[in-house]
Amino acid sequence: MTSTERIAFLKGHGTENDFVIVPDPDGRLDLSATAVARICDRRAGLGGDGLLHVVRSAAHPEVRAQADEAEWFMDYRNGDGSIAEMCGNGVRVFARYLLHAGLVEAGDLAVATRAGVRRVHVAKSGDVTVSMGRAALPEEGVVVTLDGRSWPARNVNMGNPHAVAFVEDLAHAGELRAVPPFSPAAVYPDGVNIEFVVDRGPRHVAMRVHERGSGETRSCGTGACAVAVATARRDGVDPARTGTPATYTVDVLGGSLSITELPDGTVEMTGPAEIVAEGTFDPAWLSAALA
Ligand SMILES: N[C@@H](CCC[C@H](N)C(=O)O)C(=O)O
Repeated sequence: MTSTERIAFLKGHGTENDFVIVPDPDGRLDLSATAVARICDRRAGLGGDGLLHVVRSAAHPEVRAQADEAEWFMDYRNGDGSIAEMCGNGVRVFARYLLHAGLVEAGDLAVATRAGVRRVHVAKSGDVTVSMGRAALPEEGVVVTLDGRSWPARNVNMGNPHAVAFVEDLAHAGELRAVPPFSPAAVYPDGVNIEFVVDRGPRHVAMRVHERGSGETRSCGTGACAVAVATARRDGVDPARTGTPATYTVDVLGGSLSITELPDGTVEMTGPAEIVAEGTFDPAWLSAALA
């Protein structure tokens, strides 16, 4: 880009997990980790837990193979600029953006992600539903330690890594933005998202999350899916064995998500997705951020 070119952005959120959306259909922008961190900075930038770079799959080397199935690629970045495989709240907001921009029709669509193609149902208004794929539950014993307390945790992979710890009180999750909880590097060489979970009622839990690359956020969609599946197994519920879908409500600080595990093992997530603003970057500021 030149230092006079106007580049558009939008701001959106899903259960208060907030994102800067940067449409770049032809993949012209070179979004380094530093540039993303500057854009997501809540004081000196636009501010966001992460960034949704909107690129045509055919224009991005990482997902060209998905282009026949999914026209659009959600190139997701964490707030610190690191790359993640998948973002559950992000993919709902991404679909809401595509509809808002007239790039897709309401109904069913496919979105390319680093974790594979995700199928999304987006209506003109209201909640968005995503088929999040299958959860993998490796058997490694994981322990989460914080402020002198430790909890055994369940290792769940939803395309990205999670450690789900059942705690006595969500306050035990402490000041997560300040002190990242310990996680064993041997199990999670690329870092991990950590969910702290308490029971709220039958098939109803609440969580707080410390996200890899973003700190504590008010919601995490892949995290809510990991929590629902880990809670189901703890409860002795496995739809693959009973043939009956299991739905859990997962409360997050920014709202509530409905998660259903189907007998074929796939996990569906339903929740809100909103676009709240749109504008353009100051060309000189963006040019400096990208430099
Ligand atoms: N907030 C997201 C997850 C974003 C990626 C995560 N921080 C990671 O590094 O894996 C969600 O809604 O799933």
